[in-house]
Amino acid sequence: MPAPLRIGLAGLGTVGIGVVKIVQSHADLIAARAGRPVEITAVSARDPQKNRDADLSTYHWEADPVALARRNDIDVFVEVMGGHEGPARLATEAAIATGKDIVTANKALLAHHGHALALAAEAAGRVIRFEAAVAGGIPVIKTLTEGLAGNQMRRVMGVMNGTCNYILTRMQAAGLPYETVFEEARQLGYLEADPNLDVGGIDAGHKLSLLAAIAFGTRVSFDNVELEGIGNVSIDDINLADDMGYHIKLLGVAQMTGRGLEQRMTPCLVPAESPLGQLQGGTNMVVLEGDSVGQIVMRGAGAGAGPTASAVMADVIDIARGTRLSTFGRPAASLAEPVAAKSATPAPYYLRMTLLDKPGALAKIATALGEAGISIDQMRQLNQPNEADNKATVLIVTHKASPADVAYALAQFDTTGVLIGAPAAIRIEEV
Ligand SMILES: NC(=O)C1=CN([C@@H]2O[C@H](COP(=O)(O)OP(=O)(O)OC[C@H]3O[C@@H](n4cnc5c(N)ncnc54)[C@H](OP(=O)(O)O)[C@@H]3O)[C@@H](O)[C@H]2O)C=CC1
Ligand SMILES: N[C@@H](CCO)C(=O)O
Repeated sequence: MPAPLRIGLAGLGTVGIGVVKIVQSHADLIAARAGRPVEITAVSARDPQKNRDADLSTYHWEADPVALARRNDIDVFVEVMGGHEGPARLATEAAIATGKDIVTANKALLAHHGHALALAAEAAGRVIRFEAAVAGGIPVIKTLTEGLAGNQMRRVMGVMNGTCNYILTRMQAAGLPYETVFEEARQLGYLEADPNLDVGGIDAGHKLSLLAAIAFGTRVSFDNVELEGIGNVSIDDINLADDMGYHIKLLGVAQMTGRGLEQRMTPCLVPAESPLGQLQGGTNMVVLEGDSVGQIVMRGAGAGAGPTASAVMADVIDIARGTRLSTFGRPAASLAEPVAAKSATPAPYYLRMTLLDKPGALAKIATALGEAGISIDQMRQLNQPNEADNKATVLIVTHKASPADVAYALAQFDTTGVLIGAPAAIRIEEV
């Protein structure tokens, strides 16, 4: 039997213990598929006393993940600690410098330092694999890097944060406001230690920036992802959008345009009957569009011990088999510095506003839209039961408009004297 592939595992939390369980329970299956055994040699975590619901007694313990990374009895450094600075970054750099391949679930690390790490790894003849970092158990990195390698990618899209999708779909199903469901998600343990990583769109933005790098051959450019979280999505908008045949999703979209690379992670309306519109709960969905293949839709668990460890092990087994791929699907030195598109591609918009219910009010809004060069596709006035007689809720769906024109129109609404409160404007994505 060929020599085993030896893992140094940094992190024994949700994902790390998931990895331990697969290595221990599927040893024969993995050896048969990889052509050699895969073993864990040494592990690291903060607290050596913690009960971790797994037998770790045969593994060497390293208090310092950097020391683990430097050990000469490991071949692959598996980093499942998290964080884009500190131990995760230092240990990954140390592992590359001492000749280890890297498998990581850490999207934050790669979104911030992916290009430099890929250059260092490739200069050292090492590989970095990160299937688990994007959409958990969905094998989207492999699909994009290998399965679609012959395509010019047109667009990558997706719902890549399960917590946000849980919150939005639960609001809709139970008719509850954002704050109540956010608290529920906290109680259920769905939220990251810093919840803004989830509900602020940052975690999903990290993932989108990694997909964009592979799809468009550009350096990871997280700073250029337009980010807007779900904190301002109201139950009223969810219900009104539903009445019009749309669901609201925190949707990531990346595409190369004539104006540069467009990367957005923002709340969007999508058709309720589309695959993205149908996505319920904490599930993820990634949609890939290539010139030859057309559209591919992948759906599955985006988080959790089993699904995420499944993705980590796919990378480990590839390394055990001898598969050597560039981090982002082509040599890092050949990745282009992306030019960021200054504004998003025009799209129809959903506008919701409360107006004084008096003669000429709607005409003023229509005029403001016209002056912004925006054409109205549909318009509805609603008699909301909780509104006084002199107020009306108005919904408008526009024809395609640029974000700048929509912003100009909203500013003009403010000057009409008929607007009550702040209007909502949400992009409608063609999916
Ligand atoms: N959980 C999920 O479903 C998913 C997670 N990921 C990513 O996987 C990574 C791990 O996530 P998850 O398992 O949930 O995180 P956890 O918080 O559950 O576990 C983190 C682990 O890292 C250890 N750790 C943290 N800091 C240090 C340090 N300085 N030195 C040594 N060990 C340290 C912790 O030690 P101790 O236990 O002693 O505190 C813990 O074992 C993150 O990058 C995350 O974004 C990606 C996809 C899904
Ligand atoms: N917080 C993330 C975990 C996986 O990255 C989510 O909710 O999808």
